[in-house]
Amino acid sequence: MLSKGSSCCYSFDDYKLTTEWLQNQTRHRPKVAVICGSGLGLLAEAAADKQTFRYQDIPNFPVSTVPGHEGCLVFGTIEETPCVFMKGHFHLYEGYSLCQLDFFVRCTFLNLSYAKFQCENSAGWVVQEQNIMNLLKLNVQHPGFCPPAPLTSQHQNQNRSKVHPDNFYNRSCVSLRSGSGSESESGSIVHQNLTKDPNHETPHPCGAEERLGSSVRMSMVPEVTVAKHCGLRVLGLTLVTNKVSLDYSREEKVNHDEVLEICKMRAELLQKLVSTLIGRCQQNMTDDPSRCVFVHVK
Ligand SMILES: O=P(O)(O)O[C@@H]1C[C@H](O)[C@@H](CO)O1
Ligand SMILES: Nc1nc2[nH]cnc2c(=O)[nH]1
Repeated sequence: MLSKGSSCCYSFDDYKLTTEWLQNQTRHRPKVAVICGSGLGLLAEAAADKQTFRYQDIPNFPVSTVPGHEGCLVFGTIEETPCVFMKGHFHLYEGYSLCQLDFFVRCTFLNLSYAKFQCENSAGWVVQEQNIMNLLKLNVQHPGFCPPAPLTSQHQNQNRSKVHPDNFYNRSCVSLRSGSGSESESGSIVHQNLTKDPNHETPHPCGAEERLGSSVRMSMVPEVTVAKHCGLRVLGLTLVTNKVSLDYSREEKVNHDEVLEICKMRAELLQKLVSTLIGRCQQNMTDDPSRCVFVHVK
């Protein structure tokens, strides 16, 4: 395991080593990778023929330190599509570097998957009429006011991909109106507030967010950026877990337990949705086997 807080970058051989280690341990060859944010590890439970690896047992892998992030990779199949789920991911505020946040995304590029389906829960929403518990499909990514730079690592050019990615989310890949349940589709701009401290927003910057019509979170931008750079198709889903206050006198504060509570209430429904989307992903892969469908939930 790497020490936290290092300004590491892994070498290309580090990615290869981890990828090959996993390939030697499992017969699954995933086509879709799902990153499950806080409280959404349950999504992996829908998979058949599961094989699980704890992060601490995988060479080079960071370990999860935040409640609601179990910290294991689950390989399996959904609707006959081979998948891998990250039950838990990493945040800058845990003391990890960007390379550590993005480590597994680069590994998926190196063989484990042709697509990425990342599942992110929890975002605060500053547009007050937006309902908590709504699921948003992300269309646009704004890096935030303190943008991290996940593509600066030295080996990025080994990615046979566009060096300057632009649109991050695959728009054509999926409609949430899928017959899978009650989810609402949103074309909203989503803004990521990627802080190194686990702070929630103060009302002041949220005024700007409101004008952008954005949701805020502490993760996801680095992984999406790198996935896109690697040529993966990305679907981003986010669950609105709380409102963000524009009022300094407001007493209620956002807390992680409540965020997890909302995730728990929606996890089953999200699990069905993700399974449906992965099933459709398989169909698209048949149509375009070179680089399958999208995707990214987070
Ligand atoms: O991993 P995600 O972005 O889902 O986790 C969010 C961000 C913070 O860790 C926490 C806030 O409650 O949940
Ligand atoms: N930055 C940020 N991240 C979140 N994750 C879940 N809720 C929030 C929030 O209100 N703000």
